[in-house]
Amino acid sequence: MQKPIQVFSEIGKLKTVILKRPSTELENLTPKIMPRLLFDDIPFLPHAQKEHDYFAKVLRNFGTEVLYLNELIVKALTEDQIKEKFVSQVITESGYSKGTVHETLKAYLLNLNTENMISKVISGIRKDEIELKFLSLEELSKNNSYPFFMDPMPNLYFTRDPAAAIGEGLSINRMTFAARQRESLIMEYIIAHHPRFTGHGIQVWRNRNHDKSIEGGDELVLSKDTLAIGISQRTTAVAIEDIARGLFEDGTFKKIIAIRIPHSHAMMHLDTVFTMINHDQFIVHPEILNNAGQIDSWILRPKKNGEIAIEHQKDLKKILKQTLNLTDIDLIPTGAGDEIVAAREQWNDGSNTLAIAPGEVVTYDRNYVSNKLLKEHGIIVHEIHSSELSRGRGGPRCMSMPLVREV
Ligand SMILES: NC(=O)NCCC[C@H](N)C(=O)O
Repeated sequence: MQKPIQVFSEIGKLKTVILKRPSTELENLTPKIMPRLLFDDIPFLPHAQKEHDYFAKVLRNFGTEVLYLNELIVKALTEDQIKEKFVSQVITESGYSKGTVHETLKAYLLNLNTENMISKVISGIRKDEIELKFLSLEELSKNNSYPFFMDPMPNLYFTRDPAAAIGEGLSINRMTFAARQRESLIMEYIIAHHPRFTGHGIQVWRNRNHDKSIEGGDELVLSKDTLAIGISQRTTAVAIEDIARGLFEDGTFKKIIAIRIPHSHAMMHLDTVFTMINHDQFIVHPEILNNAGQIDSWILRPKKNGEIAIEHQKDLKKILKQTLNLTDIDLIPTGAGDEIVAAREQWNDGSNTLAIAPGEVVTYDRNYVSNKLLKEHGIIVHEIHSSELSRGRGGPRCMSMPLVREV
């Protein structure tokens, strides 16, 4: 039987992907809560949706099966008991583990059909939507000026981050910031209860019940035995060692390149500065490398006694050649290497390409300097509209969670 998850490559023909169409959660962004919700601006929803629909169309035209996150979670919650457990847990993780608010929100959500309940959970619940009775002193004395009982989840259209398919399993991620922590709960329920996944013995390499975070934008499957993982604002070295233990024990993956990138909002994940586009071609934001093409990296390999060997290396080209057994590597600089253009285009995810086949990528049209250079390097580039989607600080790779790729 075909396994529901098969990702042994970053560039193999993309067969199945999970997307999330942006929806009313974006309309619950306000200037006050925007920074906490990790947005720099408020996208215009109808245009964001048009752009996203075009992205999905490009993938479908290519032959990729596009699954939508909302539909998957609705189907995962068909049993009343599971739906109730999910609702309780998401309310708890929104800050109300018990009491009148918990019970009132629960009754409100369970009164909706599952589709509407999920839309509500994702778009957020405003305080003025709900009437509360019998509040405790603790509840009465809480900050009343805050407009939401449950925050919106505007970052959910970046399906790459809360979970990442690796081999025939996945990591279901402990997210760094509260704004995104509930997102991986949705993936946990999909994998555990959706008929496409349940009963297939899918390995969860690392689950979300940890203190130390890891996010999918940092997890790159470079080949059938090698991963690259960013040590970043969002992914800790501890989490990388954790996941390495599980993967090495299983035996499929034998090398992990941990690459330390700047800890900043602009470069929050490895895939915002470095993505693979062909067997021997990568795009890289020049700012992460020094003049000699170096960046602090550590190669993790399993030792015979179950421990992990760690080797420090710096030369990115050399590391990639060694670990991927290649004689040469084409590192294509974002923004053609120009200091200003590179910074501008990286900010709008010029390095965040989604490979749909070796040498064929989806990118944002606004990064025209990087796109031109990619074409000059022989890459087939499908440009998608990006005026609104880019305001969430993620590009085509961030907006897609591959489930199946050809090797
Ligand atoms: N892989 C990615 O780089 N994802 C982009 C996530 C953007 C989102 N606003 C965030 O800050 O988490």
